[in-house]
Amino acid sequence: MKVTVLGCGRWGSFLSWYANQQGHDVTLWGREASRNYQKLLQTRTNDYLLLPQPIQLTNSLEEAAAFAELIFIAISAQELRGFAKQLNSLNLSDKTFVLCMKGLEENSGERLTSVIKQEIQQPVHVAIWVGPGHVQDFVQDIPNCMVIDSDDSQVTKLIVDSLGSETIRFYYGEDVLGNEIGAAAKNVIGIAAGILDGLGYSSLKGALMARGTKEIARLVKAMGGNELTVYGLGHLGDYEATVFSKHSHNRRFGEAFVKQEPFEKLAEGAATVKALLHLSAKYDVELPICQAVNAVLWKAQDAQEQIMKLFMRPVKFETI
Ligand SMILES: NC(=O)C1=CN([C@@H]2O[C@H](COP(=O)(O)OP(=O)(O)OC[C@H]3O[C@@H](n4cnc5c(N)ncnc54)[C@H](OP(=O)(O)O)[C@@H]3O)[C@@H](O)[C@H]2O)C=CC1
Ligand SMILES: O=C(CO)COP(=O)(O)O
Repeated sequence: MKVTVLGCGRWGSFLSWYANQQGHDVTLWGREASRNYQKLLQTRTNDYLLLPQPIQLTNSLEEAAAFAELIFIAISAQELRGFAKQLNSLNLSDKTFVLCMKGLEENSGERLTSVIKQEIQQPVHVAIWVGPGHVQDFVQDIPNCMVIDSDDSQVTKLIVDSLGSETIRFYYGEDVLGNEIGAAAKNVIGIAAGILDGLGYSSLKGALMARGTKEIARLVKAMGGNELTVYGLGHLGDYEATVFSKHSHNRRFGEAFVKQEPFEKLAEGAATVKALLHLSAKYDVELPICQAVNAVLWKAQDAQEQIMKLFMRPVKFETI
């Protein structure tokens, strides 16, 4: 099968490496001025992997889109709308886009599948690829389990059947909304975990897992999804890779933030938390942990005080 990957950062470069390993013909696209792209072009390496020779590199979006019917996108979530507008000028009829990003649109709370469907006004298929996985583990053959989801089960099956391996066991997703919200929200919980680590409160991460899943499940249910999806691979299943992992950019960002240290990598949860608060208001669902993370990141509130505020809320029944 021919596969195109759009975005050549940490995850995009891995997706191309993995698709090549599964025997597919792969083209990896990056912006010409991108340092990631230039480094891959010159050295065929980055901080994570060695790009096998058969993977073609291009900075022509036209060439990349024309190359394959199956197109993965792994860019920053907040850039997707503008990028999709650019893509829409190309002939994309019948292509399948797999969104390999974990985020929600900051200013609207829109899911990324909605963003792409709004901007690409051509008959295309759209799926998502979520769940736990770090490049650093996969390239050492340390396996994990992930999820493909879409509104069309034939599309879901085609992607899973073309990509499953001993390295990644895929599950067929059955709730795009729940998986998308869950995957985006786990990055916010990851930032909360980093904040706890930075304050020396790592022992609270068990409580964070229990109450974090609970509040995201409430939101998913209110939005019309299946609350149990939150306890699957897309959200809870990704906590090891986010809430506890030394590799997680979101967790590391949260820790660096409270320690007032610089952190340069992409932490999607920082923008996603704003989107979640839009959804909290729209669907009238309380999201106390997300609210606390938002207060710390965007309202200059003291992290320790926010934790105390969470503790001092009225006592409630655990299942609510
Ligand atoms: N297990 C999983 O499913 C994982 C999922 N992810 C997700 O993948 C996504 C990307 O993360 P990651 O790879 O770590 O991030 P990186 O910062 O490493 O890469 C992001 C890429 O997006 C490109 N980009 C940014 N803006 C635009 C734009 N406007 N047009 C085109 N390209 C653009 C960047 O280009 P440039 O090179 O020019 O800077 C860069 O190559 C995130 O949503 C993240 O949550 C990440 C890791 C694991
Ligand atoms: O989604 C991921 C692991 O599954 C990557 O998480 P980070 O972006 O926090 O590194």
